[in-house]
Amino acid sequence: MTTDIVVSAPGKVILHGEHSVVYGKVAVASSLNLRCFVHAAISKDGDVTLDLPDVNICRKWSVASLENNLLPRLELCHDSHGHPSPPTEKSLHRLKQFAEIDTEESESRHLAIISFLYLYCYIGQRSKEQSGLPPIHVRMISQLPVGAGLGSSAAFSVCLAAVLLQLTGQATPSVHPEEQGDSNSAKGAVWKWSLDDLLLINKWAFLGEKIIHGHPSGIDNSVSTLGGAIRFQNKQITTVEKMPSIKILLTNTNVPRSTKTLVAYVKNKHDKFPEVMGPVLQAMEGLAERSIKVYGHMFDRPDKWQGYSQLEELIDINQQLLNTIGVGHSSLDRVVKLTARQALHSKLTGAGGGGCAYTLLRPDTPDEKIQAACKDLEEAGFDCWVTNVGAVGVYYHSNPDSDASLPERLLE
Ligand SMILES: Nc1ncnc2c1ncn2[C@@H]1O[C@H](COP(=O)(O)OP(=O)(O)O)[C@@H](O)[C@H]1O
Ligand SMILES: C[C@@](O)(CCOP(=O)(O)O)CC(=O)O
Ligand SMILES: [Mg+2]
Repeated sequence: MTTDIVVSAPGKVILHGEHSVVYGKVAVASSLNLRCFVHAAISKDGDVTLDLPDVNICRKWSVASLENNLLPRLELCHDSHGHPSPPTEKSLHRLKQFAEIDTEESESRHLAIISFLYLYCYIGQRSKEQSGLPPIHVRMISQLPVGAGLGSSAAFSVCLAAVLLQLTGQATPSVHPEEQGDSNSAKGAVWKWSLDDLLLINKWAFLGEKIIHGHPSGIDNSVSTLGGAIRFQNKQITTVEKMPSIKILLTNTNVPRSTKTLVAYVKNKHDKFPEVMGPVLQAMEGLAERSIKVYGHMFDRPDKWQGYSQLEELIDINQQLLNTIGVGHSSLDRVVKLTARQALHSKLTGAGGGGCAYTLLRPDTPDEKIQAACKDLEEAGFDCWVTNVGAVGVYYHSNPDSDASLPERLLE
């Protein structure tokens, strides 16, 4: 059994199709170069520790209590396709009881504990049959703002699934010598999981997302697992091969919101007015499909920039449609207005209701314009930064002691 594991997984921007993707419509998303990192080590004290400094949570349980008081009381069943199922009402109640979380209280950060316990027991079952549940210390540190629309929950779930599967010998990365020189690895060798292993990680990560979100589409965990840009519909993942390098300005309004609440809000409206909501969600699919075509043209002809004006229009329409379905926020309207002063176009990304927006930057957008927009946004109390879309998916860090890409406090 591997005893010391570090993995990381990226956040994402949904370029077009948030919310409509939950209803089986096409969406397009790209990974982001902000990552969630997890260090898992076999613990010497025989306990299981979950250390989540980003959300101020640190919990410890003995393996014996997990084996005797939790695992046998969970209904761990597979669905008709053989996929692991989310906790039943009974299991959820028992998980909350075991974790001493007020069953009435549904504070989003506590769902991280439930998600961990469920995945740990479910994935760890197999090793229990051989040598018992593994005593592990898990510490997670994210560069992603939590609950801001950049997929922190998915990166969290992907990392968790990857370390638990690796620790129990169910997914094993191997070295790819031909790709020496990657900056994430101190000695230059790249460690990767096979596509089958990645799909297994993605399947379990989706379960983690279900616990945190309620009804996720699966786009966030898929793009975090695989990296790059993807077209996503009904769990069908297609890599967007012709993706130009796109520069964006990301703005965090710092208005807290919960994806679970917003997804439930849209569902309520959809249940009430299906004939109104349906066409709006369909229009969002049209936006996503059209944007993929435009990316393709831009990729084929990087010297031609007409694609940008089309993307800007699509961003404007998408933002208005997201307001129509009720997931806008005055802070997001503010981002749109402030960036429009510099003739820049912005839309919310992720679940909305606050959180983050992205602004498209053309290759020839002058730095002064970007700086002026950032100044206005910061004066409004927002955080903003320029980045490029696209980053490597879930990643095994084979030399953590000399890996400069790891956050300082991870190996404490
Ligand atoms: N670094 C982290 N540490 C602990 N929990 C995390 C972390 N990142 C995400 N989470 C979990 O994900 C939740 C936020 O997910 P969500 O509302 O979907 O927002 P988003 O995915 O857009 O950041 C948190 O409340 C917590 O349960
Ligand atoms: C609103 C939604 O489309 C995206 C949610 O993203 P985030 O959790 O806000 O980063 C939900 C989903 O696709 O699962
Ligand atoms: Mg999320």
